[in-house]
Amino acid sequence: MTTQTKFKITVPATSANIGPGFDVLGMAFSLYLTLDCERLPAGSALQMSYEGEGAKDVPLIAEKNLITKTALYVLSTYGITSLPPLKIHVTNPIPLGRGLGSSGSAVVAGILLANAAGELNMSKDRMLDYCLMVERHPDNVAPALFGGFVASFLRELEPEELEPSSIPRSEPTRNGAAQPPTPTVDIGHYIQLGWNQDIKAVAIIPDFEVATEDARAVLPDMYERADVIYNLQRIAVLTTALSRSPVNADLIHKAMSDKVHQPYRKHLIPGMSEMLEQITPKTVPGVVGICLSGAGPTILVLATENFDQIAASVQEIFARQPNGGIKSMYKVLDVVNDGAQTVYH
Ligand SMILES: Nc1ncnc2c1ncn2[C@@H]1O[C@H](COP(=O)(O)OP(=O)(O)O)[C@@H](O)[C@H]1O
Ligand SMILES: N[C@@H](CCOP(=O)(O)O)C(=O)O
Repeated sequence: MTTQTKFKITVPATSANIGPGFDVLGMAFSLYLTLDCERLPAGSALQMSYEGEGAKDVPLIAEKNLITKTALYVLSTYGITSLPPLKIHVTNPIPLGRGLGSSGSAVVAGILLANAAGELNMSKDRMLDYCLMVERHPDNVAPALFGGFVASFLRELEPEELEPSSIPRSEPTRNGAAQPPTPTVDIGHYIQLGWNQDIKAVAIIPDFEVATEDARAVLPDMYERADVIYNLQRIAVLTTALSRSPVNADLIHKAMSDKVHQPYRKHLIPGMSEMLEQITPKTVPGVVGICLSGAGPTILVLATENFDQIAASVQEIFARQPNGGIKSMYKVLDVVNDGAQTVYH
């Protein structure tokens, strides 16, 4: 087999949870992290450059950057101790720490990078196992890998599978060196759900970050049975309702209500409670449903029309928050069926 000199890796952004589907549901968006890669002659040093979101802060040292350290972890489990000589240019339009799956996309990109650079010939199902060693919740990485609107779960992992400090966590990495663990197979399970393409995603992205780790730390360890049932009932209805035509906005809006994560995170996102209460299919034409995107702080509105006005109604609530208000921007995105890809040329 001839080794191709250049390859491009493309990974979509994602939104996870979609209301009641905490750590279960996620969708891939028409917004892509890309890595333009070129093999360099043997003995060359890694050359990494980066443009876009996070350009000022993201480290470009192989052992520190989430993309390359994930790639190094995967390669190490194949007995390869360093990245082959490569020039990598990262273009990232996914805002960091905003609930649009930037870390999940970076982890997926790292696994595809290892696969291409090391010629590992991994299947996507196997890649999902690796993703789940790094990012323990599947709802961003599964749609980023496979595309579309996805439900997923992972096998319960044994404590010893979770502990090794050599697994790069997308959330702050612990120090120490241990034998890199090769994931056991079949950790992750997923299914692509139907999606009515009339429904677009309006992502209203405020001008501050909430680290996923911090937004998970505010959640309780135990839940009331009534709250669990509340979410289970809605998630079952929601997954089918989002595939049906014509769009039943009233049903979807009600089914996107959640009692498992959003109520505990509302103090992290000023104005969120008001948005969830006031922006409905009845008050703003075109609205289908509204929720926190991932762990926030982005607000996700599913909509069929009137996207600019919908975004403006969310932005207006952010703008009148105390202490000078919160600036925000918005993106109107499609849910895309193609997940992460490597194209060789
Ligand atoms: N393209 C990238 N390259 C390197 N690191 C990244 C990239 N995207 C995200 N990260 C890392 O992930 C962190 C954000 O992850 P997280 O708090 O889970 O937020 P998000 O909701 O955006 O996934 C960033 O602070 C950074 O450390
Ligand atoms: N289910 C997770 C999803 C986190 O998504 P992100 O895009 O904010 O990283 C959670 O809600 O914690």
